[in-house]
Amino acid sequence: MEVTHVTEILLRSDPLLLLSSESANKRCPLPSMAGKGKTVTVVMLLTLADLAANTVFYMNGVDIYKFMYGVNFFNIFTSMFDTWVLGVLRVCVMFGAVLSVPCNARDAVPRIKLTQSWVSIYPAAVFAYTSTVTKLLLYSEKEDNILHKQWFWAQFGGSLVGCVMFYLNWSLLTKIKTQAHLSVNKEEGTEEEIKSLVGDEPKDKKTKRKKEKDEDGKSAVLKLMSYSKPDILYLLTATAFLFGAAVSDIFEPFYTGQVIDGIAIEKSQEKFTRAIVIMTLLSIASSVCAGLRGGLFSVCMSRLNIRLRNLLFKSVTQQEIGFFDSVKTGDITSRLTSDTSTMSDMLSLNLNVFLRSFVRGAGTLVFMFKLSWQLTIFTLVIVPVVAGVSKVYGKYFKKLSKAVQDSLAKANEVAEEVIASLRTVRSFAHESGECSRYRQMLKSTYKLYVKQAIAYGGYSMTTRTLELTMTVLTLYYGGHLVITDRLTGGNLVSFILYQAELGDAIEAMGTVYTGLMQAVGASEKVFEYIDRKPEIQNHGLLAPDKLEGHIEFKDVSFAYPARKDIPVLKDVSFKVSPGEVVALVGPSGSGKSTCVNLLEHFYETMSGQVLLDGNSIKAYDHKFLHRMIALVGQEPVLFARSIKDNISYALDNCSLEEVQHVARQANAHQFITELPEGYETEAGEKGMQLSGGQKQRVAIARALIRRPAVLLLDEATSALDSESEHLVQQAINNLHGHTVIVVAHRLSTVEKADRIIVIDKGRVVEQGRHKELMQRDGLYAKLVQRQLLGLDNKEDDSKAENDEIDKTANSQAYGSIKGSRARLKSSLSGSDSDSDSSGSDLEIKV
Ligand SMILES: Nc1ncnc2c1ncn2[C@@H]1O[C@H](COP(=O)(O)OP(=O)(O)OP(=O)(O)O)[C@@H](O)[C@H]1O
Repeated sequence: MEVTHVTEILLRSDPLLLLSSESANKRCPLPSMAGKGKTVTVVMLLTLADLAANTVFYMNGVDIYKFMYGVNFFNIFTSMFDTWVLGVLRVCVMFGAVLSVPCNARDAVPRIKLTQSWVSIYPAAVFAYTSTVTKLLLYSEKEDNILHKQWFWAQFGGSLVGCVMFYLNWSLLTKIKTQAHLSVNKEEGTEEEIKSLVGDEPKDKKTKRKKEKDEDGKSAVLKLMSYSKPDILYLLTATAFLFGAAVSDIFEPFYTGQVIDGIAIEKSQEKFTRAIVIMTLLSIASSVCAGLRGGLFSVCMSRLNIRLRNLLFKSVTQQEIGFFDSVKTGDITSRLTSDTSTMSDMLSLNLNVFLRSFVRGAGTLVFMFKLSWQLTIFTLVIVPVVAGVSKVYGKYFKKLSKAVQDSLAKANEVAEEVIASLRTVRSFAHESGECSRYRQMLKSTYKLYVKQAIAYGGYSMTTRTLELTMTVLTLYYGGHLVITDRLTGGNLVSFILYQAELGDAIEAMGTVYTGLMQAVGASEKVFEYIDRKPEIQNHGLLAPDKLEGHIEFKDVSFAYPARKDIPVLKDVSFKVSPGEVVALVGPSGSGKSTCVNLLEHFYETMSGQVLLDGNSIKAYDHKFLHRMIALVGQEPVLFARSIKDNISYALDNCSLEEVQHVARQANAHQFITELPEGYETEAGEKGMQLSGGQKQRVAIARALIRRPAVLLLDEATSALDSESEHLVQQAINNLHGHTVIVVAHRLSTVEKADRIIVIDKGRVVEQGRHKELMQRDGLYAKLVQRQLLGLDNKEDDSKAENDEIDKTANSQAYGSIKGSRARLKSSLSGSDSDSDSSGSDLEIKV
């Protein structure tokens, strides 16, 4: 099999794998072997160096007598033979691993990787470290002048380095995996082999993804921090107070020890009074600094929160309409409310905690070393254990946090949908059903919360147990040091207080990691939305002084982004002259509103162009375009503000006279003045406090006030009664100089249009005046007949195969229509009479 083919298969399965192979060498089969050989050689040499150093240090150079002495007269307090044996064991294990790679890379590397998990190699490395440190303490028991024992320190230091090297070398061996598999692929080369390898390695992929996620986590924290840049002054001041408080705190245990020594050992009034005065002053300083620190960090937190919300909201409002077709409102609001808060709270809190703990931890360590180096080293044995527990817990907690956020977002979506459509829910009496749906959602969130609580409980329990064990052991060893006159009683008390302090600091730093991971979990979607570039950019600059209102659809084909494979418009072409009133008619779902959406530049065509005065709609300035093209939609949305503000929405300095003028034109003035507060009446959320017809009239006034060159009315008068519609219709007809495109089902709206364009299944099938189209007896005539006969309530998408049956049925039924419909019939049969069509409010639908 050709290498290129192999590479192609790999690319399909995992592009990262390919990238690493490509960057390693441009598709050459050898380098993977070379890479493996290099790693093996490096690890081997380092291991040999560890063995050599350990042996040389143990023998104090090349003194074989020393070696034999250590073996023959072994004493755990004076001989370093056991440290040498531990070193040899370490080297043997590493040799075993490294030699297995060239022999059987395919099986060995995954096994090495398996043991790298926290349950095996990390504890082994920790054990090696602990035993080395313990040896130091044991050795110091019998050797008074330990500081001058160079060979001892060399072997001790070498062993510590050896422990770290052991862990790093093991990790290095696991890196061979990718290269080894690539080399196997290229050498053996069958597609099956490759497939089986790729299929066999979900863990490999998982690890890779995990690694990427960890890196993402780090960059997310850095990114989150970069959003705090404008608050740098606040942060620096807060940090200065933090240092003040932490440093004051550090001295407290020391002076406590001094007080005890003054009272119990030296019995000196002066000494303990002095210590108490200093302690009091330090406590005051610490309290003041801590208060200021807390206040300033809270300010930073709020500022970051507001900044994130603003950025997210701005980015969301700039997204293309297609984005909102696929992303649920609840999801966005959840990001905007809870996630941004989590991010800012967690970042400020954790930054605060981390800095405080770090300063206190570092200062505490200095004091601890000063009081007793033996006890300090004894204490540090526990650090890697706590670090391991924190890491495991942090990873798990991060996963849980993300799941909790997602689960909450889902529950919010349900709540939001139900609250927004409560009327519909009530009309179906499905309140209890929706409540149980919400309850179910919260149930799964609760389960995750419980998991989080258990994880937290387990973590607290483990660290607390470790801490208590440490205190008991320290007391035992410290007591031994006091008895052997190597420590005073007061210093032991101080040391124990410092030890508790250090434990707190380390624990706090451990929670910082998990807290930050929580912020990272919350930030993923927030950053995704903030960074998202809208697919439709409004970069147009065209804003001519005069717009004629000439519209042209030129071979327009379109599919919605949410359903890219279902074409909605197919080669649609038509022109609308300035001042013309054109009606778009057609069966439901034929694509009428889609034409309006394209004219509004809500979506972009897949092919063809939508032109306004000969220029592509994309070329126009966003604000100019939407001032010149006004849309009144099927379900106009009003904002929760006064009717006057709704009509003058997005316009500055609009006088009440202008508002009233357009309200009169839209036949809305009368009902508005009858409202208790007239034009100042609140419309309610989404205009809920107005009827459907009233909302439509306010929306029409809102469109008219802009004096648009093009007015788009998409079922804009569907909720009006016949009389109101007639009046609004007249107002629209009286608008001179505006191009009007009407999407309507009602005859009264359609028949007086200058031209009717009939759209069926995304294609223009007919156009002309009402009379011409009726005479042509095409789709339009059929639609009219069906409307007249009241068949429009039947299935919208009756198919062509039913046309014949329809024709017969229609003609029979048509004949039987008498009386009240007779007037309408004469109007429909083509007469151009100016008959009052307000009564013809039947819908044209197939
Ligand atoms: N946002 C959307 N995402 C995906 N598909 C959509 C979207 N909006 C509409 N459609 C689909 O596009 C087709 C045309 O819809 P359109 O709203 O243009 O029809 P219409 O002729 O205005 O119908 P009606 O008279 O019922 O309002 C329909 O099949 C509809 O399901």
